[in-house]
Amino acid sequence: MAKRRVKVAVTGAAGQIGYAILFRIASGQMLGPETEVELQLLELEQALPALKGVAMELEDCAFPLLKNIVLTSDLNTAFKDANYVVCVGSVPRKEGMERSDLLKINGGIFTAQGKAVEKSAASDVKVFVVGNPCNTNALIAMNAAKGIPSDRFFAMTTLDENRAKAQLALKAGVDVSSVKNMTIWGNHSATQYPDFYNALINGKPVTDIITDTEWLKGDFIKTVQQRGAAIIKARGLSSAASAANAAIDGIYNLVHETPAGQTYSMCLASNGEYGVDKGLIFSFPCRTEGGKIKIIEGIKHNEFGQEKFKLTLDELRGERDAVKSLGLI
Ligand SMILES: NC(=O)C1=CN([C@@H]2O[C@H](COP(=O)(O)OP(=O)(O)OC[C@H]3O[C@@H](n4cnc5c(N)ncnc54)[C@H](O)[C@@H]3O)[C@@H](O)[C@H]2O)C=CC1
Ligand SMILES: O=C([O-])CC(=O)C(=O)O
Repeated sequence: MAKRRVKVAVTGAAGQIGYAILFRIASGQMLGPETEVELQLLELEQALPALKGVAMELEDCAFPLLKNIVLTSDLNTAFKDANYVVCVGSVPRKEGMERSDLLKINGGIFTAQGKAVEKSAASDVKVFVVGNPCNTNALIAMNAAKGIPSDRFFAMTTLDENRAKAQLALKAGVDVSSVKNMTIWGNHSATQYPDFYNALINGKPVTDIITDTEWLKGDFIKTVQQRGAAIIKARGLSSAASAANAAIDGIYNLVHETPAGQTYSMCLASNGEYGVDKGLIFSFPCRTEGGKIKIIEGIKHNEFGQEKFKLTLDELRGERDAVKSLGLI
């Protein structure tokens, strides 16, 4: 069977996450063994020599699926006919900062990138934002690219979902693959709501398996919400290999059919689901069915869940209002 060929643009490709993600995209772990890839890598001018070194290493891997590599500091060259644009390039936070502190620093990048996506990318482009604060950066890019349907913009809560699954599996003493439907609601931030009430372990409600509800409501949620900060404290740098792994998982989820009965977490533009303002980039439970990405509706929240949901929604509304007042949307 003839293989499909796609162009994948990655911004900030010489950074930490770039170094961990490119090899996995090129090996086929993101789009599958039937898809050949051309990488179109964007970096700041001063990082192009380092990027050249990364490209040499990619060549040295002799990946059968990797058909071309473009290195550039020009947005329109990077995004030309791109089917996937993975927006990593931006400044990471340092110890003591919240991700929203990066709004002013990184927000501007996403206006230019949104415009370039609209001008140069393929008509079926999907934009996946990793750079923080990723929900609101995706909102900025989406608003700068009004000619592109808003359902093509995504931001990543896959890392939070993976972290939450791992914590639940450790506590329950089960294999991580037995934890399913672990929805992260809202913002990729310290207000996110990792919804253990609606998650499953071996097909049963988490609360049937882990009966220490105080742990679930307290330490579990806090650990997931604060994991990024804990990694920065320990490593002196923000998470990179796990972030790249999550981006691979997240895009894999978008482009592959979701197994029956399962959902994945993804930030995407609301159409009013669950009372979230239309157009806000919010993390919902999703499925990919027949190639289409759907938000799964009808999940119920108890009083605890409703309170957590409101906190993260209010924070995202605040970020939206802040970028509005900065003239970014
Ligand atoms: N959504 C998530 O779960 C996660 C998001 N992140 C975020 O990902 C972003 C990247 O993290 P790292 O790779 O660790 O940072 P890094 O500093 O190692 O790499 C970023 C790269 O982006 C480049 N860059 C900066 N501005 C650019 C622009 N305008 N155009 C193109 N390239 C540009 C830099 O030259 C640098 O090479 C940060 O914002 C970080 O906070 C990190 C972990 C998880
Ligand atoms: O916390 C950070 O700044 C990096 C990040 O988004 C994460 O690790 O979840």
